[in-house]
Amino acid sequence: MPAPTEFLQFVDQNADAFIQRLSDAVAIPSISGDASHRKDVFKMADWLNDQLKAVGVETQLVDLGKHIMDDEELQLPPAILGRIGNDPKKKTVLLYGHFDVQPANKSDGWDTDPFTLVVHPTNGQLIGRGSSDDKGPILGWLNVLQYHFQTGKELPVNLKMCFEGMEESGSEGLDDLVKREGSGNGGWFDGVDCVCISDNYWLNTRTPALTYGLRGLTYFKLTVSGPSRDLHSGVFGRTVHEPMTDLIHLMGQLVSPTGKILIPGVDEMVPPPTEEEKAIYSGLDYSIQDIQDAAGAAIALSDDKVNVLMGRMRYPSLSLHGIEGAFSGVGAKTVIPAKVSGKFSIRLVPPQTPDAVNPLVIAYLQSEFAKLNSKNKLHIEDLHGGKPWVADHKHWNFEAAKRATEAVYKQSPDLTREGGSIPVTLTFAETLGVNVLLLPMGRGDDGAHSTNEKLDRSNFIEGTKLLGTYLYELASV
Ligand SMILES: C[C@H](N)C(=O)N[C@@H](Cc1c[nH]cn1)C(=O)O
Ligand SMILES: [Zn+2]
Ligand SMILES: [Zn+2]
Repeated sequence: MPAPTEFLQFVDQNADAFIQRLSDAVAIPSISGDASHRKDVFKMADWLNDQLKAVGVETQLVDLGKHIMDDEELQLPPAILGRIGNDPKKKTVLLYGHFDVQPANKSDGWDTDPFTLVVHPTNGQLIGRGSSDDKGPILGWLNVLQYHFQTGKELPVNLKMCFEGMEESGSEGLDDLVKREGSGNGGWFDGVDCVCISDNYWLNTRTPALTYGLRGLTYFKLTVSGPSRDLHSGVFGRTVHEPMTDLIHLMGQLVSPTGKILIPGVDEMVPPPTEEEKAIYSGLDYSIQDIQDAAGAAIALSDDKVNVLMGRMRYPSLSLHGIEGAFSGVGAKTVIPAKVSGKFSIRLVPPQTPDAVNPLVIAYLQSEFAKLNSKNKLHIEDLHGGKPWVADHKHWNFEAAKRATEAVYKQSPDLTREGGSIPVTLTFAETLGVNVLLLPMGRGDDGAHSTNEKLDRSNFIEGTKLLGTYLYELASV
């Protein structure tokens, strides 16, 4: 069933108001990984809850309890559960998105304030933290609902919605909620026929995509401590075991400069690709230029497109993220930091899971640390994790999204696996026993998690049409 022309016109006519609403959302710095911004994640939950109620969604805020972050006990932001429509003759679709964002500071290298949405005067890009990941896509759903609410037009499907505020910090508390309310015992998630998540990106800047896989994740914090306080390097250099020297050595043993994971057994868990699988990557609309443009430099690990795509989609990767406690200010402070914490994560692919990989990581770090004969102390923490996910892309859920993409973009979508992680995806698939589709709104060069994150105006507006059209296509499969 095609989406009504009136809906498509409504989206074009209301584009400026939709952008203003995105600007209001971006202005709330809902950074889940920073305790000092926890109140903003709650503010964002209230803002979104009000917006949903204003377009006719029946909502409830679910308390997910407390958690410990950086040795502090914090209240988790609520999950927002929403529903609209309960017609037994219609399919019921569950929409998921997250209203928290990654940290962002102007001093990281942003050209403008990250929490003030800037509309680029010539190319129309909507620049601000969360514009693409994941406030733009959530607002895309709101735009669709606004049309139906304002015109009194019935939705073609029943909708359930689950929006969370902890995705960027491991989705704490959400798995328990989904398992409690979705195990077929009359819980809130029962009756869902399929799931749609708009929280990833096209592979390039030109071809829309449907995504059927995500990598999992396991995130570690390694702390090396020794002296009771920071020391003068002139007084103590070459006389004590230095925590930073130990830590840098350990971090240097994790991954080679060409991406090989050096922890024995981790890369080896993954079977080699078949020729048939390689042919899928070869057929995707992608070039080395695309990755170079998205990265902003000619730094691809390989000149072969298939290798680059497999590096992102079907092999694990280990990235070093940062060191807490190290001197990082201006000037030339000659200090030996007393306690430093290195952070790294491994993106996982089937059959890897955090449960299978974590013991290998911990044993390796302990044995490498033992080789140093250091008198410092090593403390290893596994901060959060999630399993990889792969779906059946021949399912009617994907068929509907393909037809919607062709209707809106006049192009067939790429079928992709995403290199990032959305931990709850597998929980939805396994607990609810239904197909999950990832339907991205933004482009491969949006700079999610990076400086100057943006969503192209056309992706926001055409992406809103895509989300609405998908619901109409679902009604006819
Ligand atoms: C793909 C999704 N938009 C995303 O960015 N997910 C995050 C999830 C995460 C886990 N720890 C911190 N963030 C990601 O893939 O990094
Ligand atoms: Zn993200
Ligand atoms: Zn996201």
